[in-house]
Amino acid sequence: MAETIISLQNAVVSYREDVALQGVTLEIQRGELVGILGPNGSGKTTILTLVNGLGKLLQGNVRVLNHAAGSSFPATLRKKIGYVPQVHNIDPRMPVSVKEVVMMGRYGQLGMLRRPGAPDRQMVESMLRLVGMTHLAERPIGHLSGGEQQRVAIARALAQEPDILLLDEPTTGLDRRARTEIMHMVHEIHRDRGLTTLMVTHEHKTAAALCNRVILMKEGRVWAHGQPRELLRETVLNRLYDL
Ligand SMILES: Nc1ncnc2c1ncn2[C@@H]1O[C@H](COP(=O)(O)OP(=O)(O)OP(=O)(O)O)[C@@H](O)[C@H]1O
Repeated sequence: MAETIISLQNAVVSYREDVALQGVTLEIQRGELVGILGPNGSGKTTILTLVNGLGKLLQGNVRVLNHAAGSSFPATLRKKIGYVPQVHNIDPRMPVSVKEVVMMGRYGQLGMLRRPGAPDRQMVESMLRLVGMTHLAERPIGHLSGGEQQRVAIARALAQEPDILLLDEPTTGLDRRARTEIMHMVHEIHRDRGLTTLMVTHEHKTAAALCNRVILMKEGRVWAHGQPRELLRETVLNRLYDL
């Protein structure tokens, strides 16, 4: 039976003068891969922030994994949510290796002051293998290409052993090949683990092929939601983007 693990009811979020979400209601079932698409500034990232327990609600409510999100969002809950933010260029001088970045994903499980043990190291190795980054494990994170950095970010999120994976435009700035590889990886992770995945993306063709469901955002509202094949069509997208 379907189990709702994310629910937003009439969520309103505003940042100083901008209203980012103007009353968003949506539900995500366990095991779904849902794409969030829409024009720049339509509130897509803000939805991920709310699900990650970090956004400030002006109105409405948010429940994630059976907890009300907000100021009382427990840290234990955030550990169950793997968040892959939009890639930003990492300073090449950053003195942290790929392996150490992925180990950061274990810190939530380790708790304060506990040192990583053999199971944590094994988890890191297995996630590096999963994303095809074993050969670069010792390299400083800032010396990787954008596509490689994105793989590492996904490995770090998975090393958390999350119940929910949030991806914010995982292919932005990547070349065609890296984009295809990352999307293929997202698809495989979802298929093999049945991990509930919420992905903000501008890639409507890939989203049409991969997602179980899509949510189209416009001006802080859910403009449409439903089957990718019905919604991610040229005529609908032209209206969504006012073309
Ligand atoms: N930290 C912030 N402070 C002030 N305004 C913000 C902040 N974050 C987002 N906004 C505003 O809220 C609105 C929604 O932003 P959001 O980042 O959720 O949109 P988006 O759909 O993810 O956009 P994009 O496709 O450009 O990433 C925008 O008008 C944006 O300018």
